[in-house]
Amino acid sequence: MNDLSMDNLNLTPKSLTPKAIVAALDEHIVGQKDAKRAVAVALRNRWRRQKLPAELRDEVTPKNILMIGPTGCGKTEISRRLAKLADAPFVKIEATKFTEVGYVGRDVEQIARDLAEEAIRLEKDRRREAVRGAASEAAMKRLLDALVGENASEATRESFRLRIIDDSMNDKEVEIEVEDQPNMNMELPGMGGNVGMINLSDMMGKAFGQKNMKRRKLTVAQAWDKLIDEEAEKRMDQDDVARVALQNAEHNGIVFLDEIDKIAVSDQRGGTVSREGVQRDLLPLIEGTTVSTKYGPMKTDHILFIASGAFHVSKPSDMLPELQGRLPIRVELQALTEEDFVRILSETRANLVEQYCALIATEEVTLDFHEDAIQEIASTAAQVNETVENIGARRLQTVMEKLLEEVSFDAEERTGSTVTIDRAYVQDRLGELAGDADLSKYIL
Ligand SMILES: Nc1ncnc2c1ncn2[C@@H]1O[C@H](COP(=O)(O)OP(=O)(O)OP(=O)(O)O)[C@@H](O)[C@H]1O
Repeated sequence: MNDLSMDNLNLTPKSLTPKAIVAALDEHIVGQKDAKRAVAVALRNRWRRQKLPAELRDEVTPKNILMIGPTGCGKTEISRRLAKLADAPFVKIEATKFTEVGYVGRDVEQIARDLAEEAIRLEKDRRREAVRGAASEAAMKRLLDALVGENASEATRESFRLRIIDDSMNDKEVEIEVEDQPNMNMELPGMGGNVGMINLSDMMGKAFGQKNMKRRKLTVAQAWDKLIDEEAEKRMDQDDVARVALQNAEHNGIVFLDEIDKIAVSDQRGGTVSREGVQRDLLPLIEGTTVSTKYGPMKTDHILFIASGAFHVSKPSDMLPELQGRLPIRVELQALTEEDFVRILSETRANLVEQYCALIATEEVTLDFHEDAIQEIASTAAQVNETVENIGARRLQTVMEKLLEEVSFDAEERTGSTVTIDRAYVQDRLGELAGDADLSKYIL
C-alpha cells in the first residue's frame, strides 16, 4: 500500500495514548488491569506503525494477545470497547464453531469476510451522516409524491410534510415504489464459502444501470426508513466504500477468537473436524494470508487477533507451537469478587442499576436504590456463582432481572410513586431463591 492510500484511513487519533485508552476502558470495566494495558499498547502500536516509512511499516505485524480468564470476567467487553474507541471493525467468533459437523478447512476464511462486512457497515454509517441532509430531502419528495401525487398544491404537500415529521402519520399505509431485493443468490462452482456467491439481481441491476423497482404497501414509518436508506445508498460511491472499508479491515480490524482453549486439546470425538485441524486452519489467517471477499482480495497480516479462553482443562502450551508463537502476549484476567460486583453496579458508566432506573422512570416511577441493596445484590450474585456455577458478571443480569421482575411488570400502575430498594427488599425477593441451589439453577 502506498502512502497516499494510507492517508485515507481513519487513523486512531493521536490522543488515544495507552493511558487514555486504559482510562476510557476503566469507565466501563472494573479491574483487569493487565488486559487493559495489553490491548492499549496493541492499539497504540497501530498508530505508531502508521507513522513509519512504508518499507518498515510492512514489517511490523501486530503482537496478538491471548486472554486467559474465567467466563464473564470482561474479556470480550474489553476487546469490544477497545474496537469502539478506535472506531475499528470488530468481529467475535467462537473457535469451536469450526469443529462442528459440516465445516471444512477453508471456512475459517469466513472470519476475514465477516470482518470485511463489518468494515463496510462502519464505512456506510460514516458516509450516511454526510449525505443525510440530501437523502432525507429526496426521500421526503418521493414519499409526498406517493401520498398526495406529484401535482398536489404546495400547501397540501407542506401540510403532509409537517404531519410526517411530527410522526402523526407513522401508521398510515402508503403504496410506494421501492427497490426490490429478491436476493437471487447463486453459488459459483469451484469457489468456496461466500466469495462464489453472487447476487444475480445486483448483477443485472449493474448491467442495465438500474435497480428493479417494485410497488409495495408499507406504513409511512417503514417507507420513510426504506427511502432514506435507498437515497443514502445512491449517494455513496459503492466502489470507494468497498476500497476504504477493505483497507480499514486490513489495518484496523480486530478479531476476537473466543474459546480457543477448547480447540487446544486433542480430539476424542469422531466424525467432527479435528481440533488440531482447526488450529492449523487458523494459522495462515493469523500469520497473514490473502482472502478473497466479494469486495476484493483482503490481506490479514495486520489484523489484530485477540484469542481468549478459560484454560481450565487445557493449557496454552497445549496449542500448536506455531499458534502459541502467534499469540505472544499473554494476560490473565481475574475471577470477579463480591467487591467487584459492587463496583460494577455503582461505578461503571451506564451500569445495570442506572439502566433499570432509567427504564422504569419512563413510566414515571422512581427506583430508589440504597447502598445496602447494591451490597446485597453483589453478595447474592457472588453466592450463586459459588454454589451453582461461576458465570462472572453475567450473574448480575439474571439477579437484577429477578429482583425487579414485579416492578417491571406493573410499573404503569405505579405512576408517580417511588419504590425503595434496600437490603430488606433484596432479601425479601431473592433470599429464598439464592439460598436454594436447585432453585437458583433455574431462576437466577
Ligand atoms: N470486569 C468487568 N467489569 C464490568 N463489567 C463486566 C466485567 N466483566 C464482565 N462484565 C460484564 O459481564 C458481561 C459478560 O462479560 P464478557 O462478555 O466480557 O465475558 P467474557 O470474559 O468474554 O466471557 P466468555 O469467555 O464467556 O465470552 C458483559 O455484559 C460485561 O459488561
